Amino acid sequence: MPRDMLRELILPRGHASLLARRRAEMIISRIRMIAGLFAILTPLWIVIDLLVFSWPVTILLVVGRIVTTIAFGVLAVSFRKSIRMRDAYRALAYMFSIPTLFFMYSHPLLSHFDMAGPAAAIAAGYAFLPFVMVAGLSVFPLTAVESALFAMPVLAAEALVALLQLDMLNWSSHLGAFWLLFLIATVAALAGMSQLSFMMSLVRQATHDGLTGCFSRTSGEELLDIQFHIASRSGAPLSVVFLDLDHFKKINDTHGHDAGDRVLRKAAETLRGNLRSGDILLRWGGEEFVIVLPGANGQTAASAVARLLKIGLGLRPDGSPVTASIGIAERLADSASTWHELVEIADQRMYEAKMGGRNRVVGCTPPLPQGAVVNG
Ligand SMILES: Nc1nc2c(ncn2[C@@H]2O[C@H](COP(=O)(O)OP(=O)(O)OP(=O)(O)O)[C@@H](O)[C@H]2O)c(=O)[nH]1
Repeated sequence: MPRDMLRELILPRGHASLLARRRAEMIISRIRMIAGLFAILTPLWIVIDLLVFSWPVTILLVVGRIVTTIAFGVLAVSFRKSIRMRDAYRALAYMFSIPTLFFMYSHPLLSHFDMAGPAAAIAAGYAFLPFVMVAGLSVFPLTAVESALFAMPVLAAEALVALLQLDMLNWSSHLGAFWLLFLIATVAALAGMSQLSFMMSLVRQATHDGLTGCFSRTSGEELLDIQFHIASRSGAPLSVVFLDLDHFKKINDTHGHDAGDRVLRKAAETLRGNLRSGDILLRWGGEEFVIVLPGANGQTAASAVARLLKIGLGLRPDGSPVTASIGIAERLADSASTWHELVEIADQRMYEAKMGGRNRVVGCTPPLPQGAVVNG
């Protein structure tokens, strides 16, 4: 497994990424579904409580169940769909706090009364609530750290309740229960990580272009949207580079489609390998690429492009270097109010570069310092 992927399974990263968006969507929709289900199941158990427990336990449990039902119901209907992990964390915290509080209320209550027969069996069932909760973590695609953080309050509640009842049970049985809870939490975290890993590969397949491994146009547009919003909110610069390989059709026509594919793959590989980690490379279509440079002003973007072209975009089948016509646009310098506008400006400049004779860069105003032609 690549080290990057392993790191992402352990620590939550890239909250502005496409994976984070899909993950938030999935977590929130599952929480709404589970909360809805528990809003129905929790009051149904009142019938069992009424049958097996006697006054005043019954009424106290019924009150607890009604409050719990309302809390689950509110969670199921009030949480809007969201693509932000912050909202997913809030929903998870809310959902896990409901049964945790119910456990802390019901378990000490039941242990204050001597019970026998079916009542004792049902009362013992209440003690299993924390086990069910930590096992429930496996339903969500979470990293190891996230699972640990959400399991911790449940473990703390179990420890607290055990401390309050030390006179009733001995230390060893409490330690045994705690150890079992810890093991279940570990298994649930592993299940959550494997879900996350599966999700990562699905998201990767859906968001990347099969030939070049770059982000596809659709996912790239979503990333542009995210980056444009981040830059607009913080007032930071954001550059877009529109790059179109020159005379690409000739490669296909002369050497065949496979040779064209190899040239595309090589160009994408060199571009990707020489960008900074926060930069985004997407295949806009055919032989067109768009590079998104968050935080880069026009000058920085021009330097980055000059560096890339110095390294080169690979060779054509006849051994001559692959060249490209390039347009650069920057959010602030070009007063772009949407990412569509920004890409449009970069695209127009790429077209100017084509019209100017190809194999050149047209940047934002003021014009590029070292002359427009690069790698000429
Ligand atoms: N091999 C291969 N060719 C592709 C792919 N996608 C698009 N093309 C080809 O890329 C060529 C693009 O041709 P044009 O738009 O005329 O561009 P060009 O020949 O590079 O000319 P200029 O852009 O004007 O320099 C077309 O022949 C497409 O069929 C692909 O995935 N693989």
